[in-house]
Amino acid sequence: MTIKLGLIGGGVMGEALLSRLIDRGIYQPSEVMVSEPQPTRQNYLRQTYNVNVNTDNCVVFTESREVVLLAVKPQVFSAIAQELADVLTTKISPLVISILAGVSLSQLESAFPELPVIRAMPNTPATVGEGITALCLGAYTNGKHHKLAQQVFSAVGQVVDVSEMLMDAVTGLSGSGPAYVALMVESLADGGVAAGLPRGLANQLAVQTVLGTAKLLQEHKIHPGELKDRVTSPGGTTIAGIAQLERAGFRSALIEAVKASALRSQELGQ
Ligand SMILES: NC(=O)c1ccc[n+]([C@@H]2O[C@H](COP(=O)([O-])OP(=O)(O)OC[C@H]3O[C@@H](n4cnc5c(N)ncnc54)[C@H](OP(=O)(O)O)[C@@H]3O)[C@@H](O)[C@H]2O)c1
Ligand code: PRO
Repeated sequence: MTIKLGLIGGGVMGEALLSRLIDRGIYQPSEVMVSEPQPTRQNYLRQTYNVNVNTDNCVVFTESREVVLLAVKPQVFSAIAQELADVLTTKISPLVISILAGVSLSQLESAFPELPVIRAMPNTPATVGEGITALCLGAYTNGKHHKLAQQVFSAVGQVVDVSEMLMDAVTGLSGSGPAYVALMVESLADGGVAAGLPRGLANQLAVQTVLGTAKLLQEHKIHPGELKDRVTSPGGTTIAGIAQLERAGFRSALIEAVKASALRSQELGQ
Protein backbone atom coordinates (compact mmCIF):
# COMPACT_ATOMS: atom_id res chain seq x y z
CA MET A 1 0.00 0.00 0.00
CA THR A 2 1.26 3.53 -0.83
CA ILE A 3 2.23 5.70 2.11
CA LYS A 4 0.30 8.97 1.91
CA LEU A 5 1.05 10.52 5.31
CA GLY A 6 4.44 10.63 6.98
CA LEU A 7 4.58 11.76 10.60
CA ILE A 8 7.98 12.79 11.93
CA GLY A 9 7.57 12.79 15.73
CA GLY A 10 4.74 10.76 17.24
CA GLY A 11 4.58 12.55 20.61
CA VAL A 12 1.61 14.29 22.27
CA MET A 13 0.50 16.45 19.33
CA GLY A 14 1.58 14.01 16.62
CA GLU A 15 -0.50 11.29 18.26
CA ALA A 16 -3.49 13.62 18.74
CA LEU A 17 -3.54 14.32 14.99
CA LEU A 18 -2.76 10.74 14.02
CA SER A 19 -5.53 9.22 16.13
CA ARG A 20 -8.18 11.51 14.74
CA LEU A 21 -7.06 11.27 11.10
CA ILE A 22 -7.26 7.48 11.31
CA ASP A 23 -10.49 7.51 13.28
CA ARG A 24 -12.13 9.77 10.68
CA GLY A 25 -10.90 7.60 7.83
CA ILE A 26 -8.90 10.45 6.26
CA TYR A 27 -5.98 8.02 6.14
CA GLN A 28 -5.95 4.24 6.49
CA PRO A 29 -3.38 2.98 9.03
CA SER A 30 -1.48 1.25 6.19
CA GLU A 31 -1.14 4.63 4.42
CA VAL A 32 0.67 6.19 7.40
CA MET A 33 4.33 5.94 8.40
CA VAL A 34 5.58 7.43 11.68
CA SER A 35 9.16 8.00 12.78
CA GLU A 36 10.02 7.89 16.45
CA PRO A 37 13.36 7.37 18.21
CA GLN A 38 12.22 5.33 21.27
CA PRO A 39 11.42 1.61 20.84
CA THR A 40 8.70 1.72 23.53
CA ARG A 41 6.96 4.60 21.81
CA GLN A 42 7.35 2.89 18.41
CA ASN A 43 5.70 -0.27 19.75
CA TYR A 44 2.91 1.73 21.36
CA LEU A 45 2.11 3.58 18.11
CA ARG A 46 2.33 0.41 16.03
CA GLN A 47 0.07 -1.55 18.39
CA THR A 48 -2.43 1.22 19.07
CA TYR A 49 -2.91 2.52 15.50
CA ASN A 50 -1.60 -0.30 13.34
CA VAL A 51 0.53 2.22 11.42
CA ASN A 52 3.94 1.67 9.84
CA VAL A 53 6.73 2.78 12.14
CA ASN A 54 10.31 3.60 11.20
CA THR A 55 13.32 5.11 12.91
CA ASP A 56 14.69 6.70 9.75
CA ASN A 57 13.24 10.14 8.99
CA CYS A 58 14.63 9.97 5.44
CA VAL A 59 12.63 6.80 4.73
CA VAL A 60 9.47 8.40 6.11
CA PHE A 61 10.04 11.49 3.96
CA THR A 62 10.82 9.68 0.70
CA GLU A 63 8.02 7.12 1.11
CA SER A 64 5.30 9.72 1.78
CA ARG A 65 3.34 10.67 -1.33
CA GLU A 66 0.96 13.36 0.01
CA VAL A 67 1.99 14.97 3.27
CA VAL A 68 4.89 14.93 5.70
CA LEU A 69 3.84 16.30 9.06
CA LEU A 70 6.70 17.60 11.21
CA ALA A 71 5.75 17.21 14.88
CA VAL A 72 9.07 17.22 16.72
CA LYS A 73 10.13 19.83 19.26
CA PRO A 74 11.40 23.07 17.70
CA GLN A 75 14.81 22.43 19.30
CA VAL A 76 15.23 19.31 17.09
CA PHE A 77 14.30 21.10 13.86
CA SER A 78 17.79 21.90 12.55
CA ALA A 79 19.00 18.33 13.16
CA ILE A 80 16.00 16.96 11.23
CA ALA A 81 16.56 19.46 8.41
CA GLN A 82 20.20 18.35 8.10
CA GLU A 83 19.16 14.72 8.08
CA LEU A 84 16.61 15.24 5.31
CA ALA A 85 18.77 17.53 3.16
CA ASP A 86 20.20 14.63 1.12
CA VAL A 87 16.85 13.16 0.11
CA LEU A 88 15.11 16.36 -0.96
CA THR A 89 14.09 16.69 -4.58
CA THR A 90 11.79 19.15 -6.31
CA LYS A 91 10.67 16.43 -8.78
CA ILE A 92 8.23 14.61 -6.54
CA SER A 93 7.78 15.98 -3.09
CA PRO A 94 5.08 15.66 -0.48
CA LEU A 95 3.59 18.76 1.07
CA VAL A 96 5.57 19.52 4.24
CA ILE A 97 3.43 20.75 7.14
CA SER A 98 5.20 21.93 10.27
CA ILE A 99 3.37 22.35 13.57
CA LEU A 100 6.55 23.49 15.35
CA ALA A 101 6.07 26.52 17.59
CA GLY A 102 8.13 29.46 16.45
CA VAL A 103 9.74 27.87 13.37
CA SER A 104 9.07 30.34 10.56
CA LEU A 105 8.19 29.81 6.92
CA SER A 106 11.56 31.24 5.94
CA GLN A 107 13.34 28.69 8.18
CA LEU A 108 11.18 25.93 6.69
CA GLU A 109 11.83 27.12 3.14
CA SER A 110 15.60 27.23 3.75
CA ALA A 111 15.41 23.65 5.02
CA PHE A 112 13.13 22.52 2.16
CA PRO A 113 14.22 24.72 -0.78
CA GLU A 114 11.56 25.27 -3.44
CA LEU A 115 9.24 22.73 -1.85
CA PRO A 116 5.65 23.33 -0.77
CA VAL A 117 5.60 24.02 2.99
CA ILE A 118 2.83 25.09 5.33
CA ARG A 119 3.23 26.37 8.88
CA ALA A 120 0.37 25.26 11.11
CA MET A 121 -0.52 25.76 14.77
CA PRO A 122 -3.08 23.23 16.06
CA ASN A 123 -4.03 22.65 19.70
CA THR A 124 -4.68 19.62 21.90
CA PRO A 125 -8.51 19.63 21.75
CA ALA A 126 -7.76 18.25 18.27
CA THR A 127 -7.78 14.87 20.05
CA VAL A 128 -11.57 15.11 20.41
CA GLY A 129 -12.20 16.96 17.14
CA GLU A 130 -12.62 20.33 18.90
CA GLY A 131 -9.26 21.83 18.03
CA ILE A 132 -8.52 24.98 16.11
CA THR A 133 -5.63 25.23 13.69
CA ALA A 134 -4.15 28.33 12.09
CA LEU A 135 -2.43 27.87 8.73
CA CYS A 136 -0.05 30.01 6.73
CA LEU A 137 1.18 28.99 3.33
CA GLY A 138 4.69 28.96 1.92
CA ALA A 139 5.63 30.46 -1.44
CA TYR A 140 5.70 27.13 -3.31
CA THR A 141 2.22 25.98 -2.31
CA ASN A 142 -0.79 25.99 -4.60
CA GLY A 143 -4.54 25.63 -4.13
CA LYS A 144 -4.26 21.83 -4.01
CA HIS A 145 -1.79 22.02 -1.10
CA HIS A 146 -4.01 24.48 0.73
CA LYS A 147 -7.03 22.19 0.29
CA LEU A 148 -5.03 19.20 1.51
CA ALA A 149 -3.93 21.02 4.67
CA GLN A 150 -7.51 22.18 5.27
CA GLN A 151 -8.71 18.60 4.86
CA VAL A 152 -6.13 17.29 7.35
CA PHE A 153 -6.83 19.89 10.03
CA SER A 154 -10.59 20.10 9.56
CA ALA A 155 -10.63 16.46 10.66
CA VAL A 156 -9.53 17.71 14.09
CA GLY A 157 -11.60 20.90 14.40
CA GLN A 158 -11.82 24.39 12.95
CA VAL A 159 -9.25 25.80 10.52
CA VAL A 160 -8.33 29.45 9.99
CA ASP A 161 -5.89 31.04 7.56
CA VAL A 162 -3.68 33.75 9.03
CA SER A 163 -0.76 35.80 7.83
CA GLU A 164 2.52 34.63 9.28
CA MET A 165 3.02 37.76 11.36
CA LEU A 166 0.12 36.50 13.57
CA MET A 167 1.44 32.98 14.15
CA ASP A 168 3.29 33.71 17.42
CA ALA A 169 0.19 35.37 18.83
CA VAL A 170 -1.94 32.41 17.72
CA THR A 171 0.53 30.11 19.48
CA GLY A 172 0.23 32.18 22.67
CA LEU A 173 -3.56 32.07 22.60
CA SER A 174 -4.98 28.87 21.08
CA GLY A 175 -1.77 26.80 20.96
CA SER A 176 -0.93 27.21 24.64
CA GLY A 177 -4.48 28.12 25.72
CA PRO A 178 -5.66 24.59 26.60
CA ALA A 179 -3.08 24.59 29.42
CA TYR A 180 -4.44 27.88 30.81
CA VAL A 181 -7.99 26.59 30.66
CA ALA A 182 -6.95 23.32 32.33
CA LEU A 183 -5.27 25.33 35.08
CA MET A 184 -8.45 27.35 35.51
CA VAL A 185 -10.62 24.20 35.69
CA GLU A 186 -8.28 22.72 38.30
CA SER A 187 -8.38 25.94 40.31
CA LEU A 188 -12.17 26.20 40.11
CA ALA A 189 -12.45 22.62 41.38
CA ASP A 190 -9.96 23.40 44.17
CA GLY A 191 -12.15 26.36 45.10
CA GLY A 192 -15.16 24.06 45.21
CA VAL A 193 -13.29 21.65 47.47
CA ALA A 194 -12.25 24.56 49.70
CA ALA A 195 -15.93 25.52 49.92
CA GLY A 196 -16.82 21.96 51.00
CA LEU A 197 -17.54 19.98 47.80
CA PRO A 198 -16.29 16.43 47.33
CA ARG A 199 -13.45 16.32 44.73
CA GLY A 200 -15.30 14.30 42.06
CA LEU A 201 -18.32 16.55 42.11
CA ALA A 202 -16.12 19.68 42.12
CA ASN A 203 -14.28 18.42 39.00
CA GLN A 204 -17.54 17.63 37.22
CA LEU A 205 -19.00 21.06 38.04
CA ALA A 206 -15.84 22.85 36.94
CA VAL A 207 -15.44 21.03 33.59
CA GLN A 208 -19.10 21.32 32.63
CA THR A 209 -19.18 25.00 33.60
CA VAL A 210 -16.28 25.78 31.27
CA LEU A 211 -17.66 23.58 28.47
CA GLY A 212 -21.19 24.99 28.75
CA THR A 213 -19.99 28.60 28.92
CA ALA A 214 -17.84 28.15 25.81
CA LYS A 215 -20.75 26.52 23.96
CA LEU A 216 -23.15 29.29 24.97
CA LEU A 217 -20.73 32.00 23.82
CA GLN A 218 -20.13 30.17 20.55
CA GLU A 219 -23.73 29.23 19.70
CA HIS A 220 -25.41 32.48 20.77
CA LYS A 221 -22.53 34.65 19.51
CA ILE A 222 -22.78 36.94 22.52
CA HIS A 223 -19.99 39.11 23.86
CA PRO A 224 -18.30 37.55 26.94
CA GLY A 225 -18.97 40.79 28.85
CA GLU A 226 -22.69 40.41 28.21
CA LEU A 227 -22.70 36.85 29.48
CA LYS A 228 -20.81 38.01 32.58
CA ASP A 229 -23.50 40.65 33.17
CA ARG A 230 -26.26 38.04 32.78
CA VAL A 231 -24.73 35.91 35.55
CA THR A 232 -24.05 38.82 37.89
CA SER A 233 -27.09 39.61 40.02
CA PRO A 234 -27.04 42.96 41.88
CA GLY A 235 -25.59 42.49 45.34
CA GLY A 236 -25.29 38.76 44.59
CA THR A 237 -22.70 36.01 44.76
CA THR A 238 -21.02 36.47 41.37
CA ILE A 239 -20.05 40.10 41.81
CA ALA A 240 -18.45 39.15 45.12
CA GLY A 241 -16.35 36.58 43.25
CA ILE A 242 -15.54 38.95 40.36
CA ALA A 243 -14.38 41.67 42.75
CA GLN A 244 -11.95 39.13 44.22
CA LEU A 245 -10.71 38.12 40.73
CA GLU A 246 -10.13 41.76 39.83
CA ARG A 247 -8.20 42.31 43.09
CA ALA A 248 -6.02 39.32 42.21
CA GLY A 249 -5.33 40.63 38.68
CA PHE A 250 -7.07 37.74 36.91
CA ARG A 251 -7.54 39.49 33.55
CA SER A 252 -4.06 40.92 33.58
CA ALA A 253 -2.59 37.51 34.47
CA LEU A 254 -4.23 35.92 31.40
CA ILE A 255 -3.25 38.79 29.11
CA GLU A 256 0.36 38.57 30.28
CA ALA A 257 0.33 34.75 29.92
CA VAL A 258 -0.70 34.96 26.23
CA LYS A 259 1.89 37.70 25.61
CA ALA A 260 4.66 35.70 27.33
CA SER A 261 3.82 32.61 25.32
CA ALA A 262 3.79 34.58 22.06
CA LEU A 263 7.18 36.04 22.96
CA ARG A 264 8.56 32.58 23.70
CA SER A 265 7.29 31.40 20.30
CA GLN A 266 9.22 34.28 18.71
CA GLU A 267 12.35 33.28 20.66
CA LEU A 268 12.07 29.64 19.58
CA GLY A 269 12.20 30.77 15.95
CA GLN A 270 15.50 32.62 16.39
N1 LIG B 1 1.56 19.81 22.64
C1 LIG B 1 0.83 20.80 22.14
O1 LIG B 1 -0.19 21.21 22.69
C2 LIG B 1 1.24 21.43 20.83
C3 LIG B 1 0.32 22.27 20.16
C4 LIG B 1 0.70 22.84 18.95
C5 LIG B 1 1.96 22.62 18.43
N2 LIG B 1 2.83 21.84 19.11
C6 LIG B 1 4.16 21.62 18.54
O2 LIG B 1 4.25 20.25 18.22
C7 LIG B 1 5.60 19.81 18.34
C8 LIG B 1 5.61 18.55 19.18
O3 LIG B 1 5.13 18.88 20.49
P1 LIG B 1 4.67 17.74 21.47
O4 LIG B 1 4.04 18.40 22.60
O5 LIG B 1 3.94 16.68 20.71
O6 LIG B 1 6.11 17.18 21.90
P2 LIG B 1 6.55 15.69 22.22
O7 LIG B 1 5.45 14.98 22.92
O8 LIG B 1 7.89 15.76 22.84
O9 LIG B 1 6.67 15.03 20.75
C9 LIG B 1 7.80 15.08 19.95
C10 LIG B 1 8.15 13.66 19.55
O10 LIG B 1 9.20 13.67 18.61
C11 LIG B 1 10.11 12.64 18.96
N3 LIG B 1 11.43 12.92 18.41
C12 LIG B 1 12.51 13.50 19.02
N4 LIG B 1 13.55 13.53 18.16
C13 LIG B 1 13.13 12.98 17.00
C14 LIG B 1 13.75 12.73 15.76
N5 LIG B 1 15.02 13.08 15.52
N6 LIG B 1 13.02 12.14 14.78
C15 LIG B 1 11.72 11.79 14.99
N7 LIG B 1 11.09 12.00 16.15
C16 LIG B 1 11.78 12.59 17.14
C17 LIG B 1 10.10 12.66 20.47
O11 LIG B 1 10.66 11.47 20.98
P3 LIG B 1 11.44 11.57 22.43
O12 LIG B 1 10.39 11.94 23.42
O13 LIG B 1 11.99 10.21 22.60
O14 LIG B 1 12.51 12.63 22.27
C18 LIG B 1 8.61 12.82 20.76
O15 LIG B 1 7.95 11.57 20.76
C19 LIG B 1 6.37 20.96 18.95
O16 LIG B 1 7.16 21.55 17.97
C20 LIG B 1 5.32 21.92 19.46
O17 LIG B 1 5.73 23.24 19.34
C21 LIG B 1 2.49 21.23 20.28
N1 PRO C 1 2.52 23.56 23.20
C1 PRO C 1 3.75 23.97 22.57
C2 PRO C 1 4.66 24.63 23.60
O1 PRO C 1 4.32 24.68 24.77
C3 PRO C 1 3.37 24.92 21.48
C4 PRO C 1 1.98 25.38 21.77
C5 PRO C 1 1.42 24.43 22.78
O2 PRO C 1 5.72 25.10 23.24
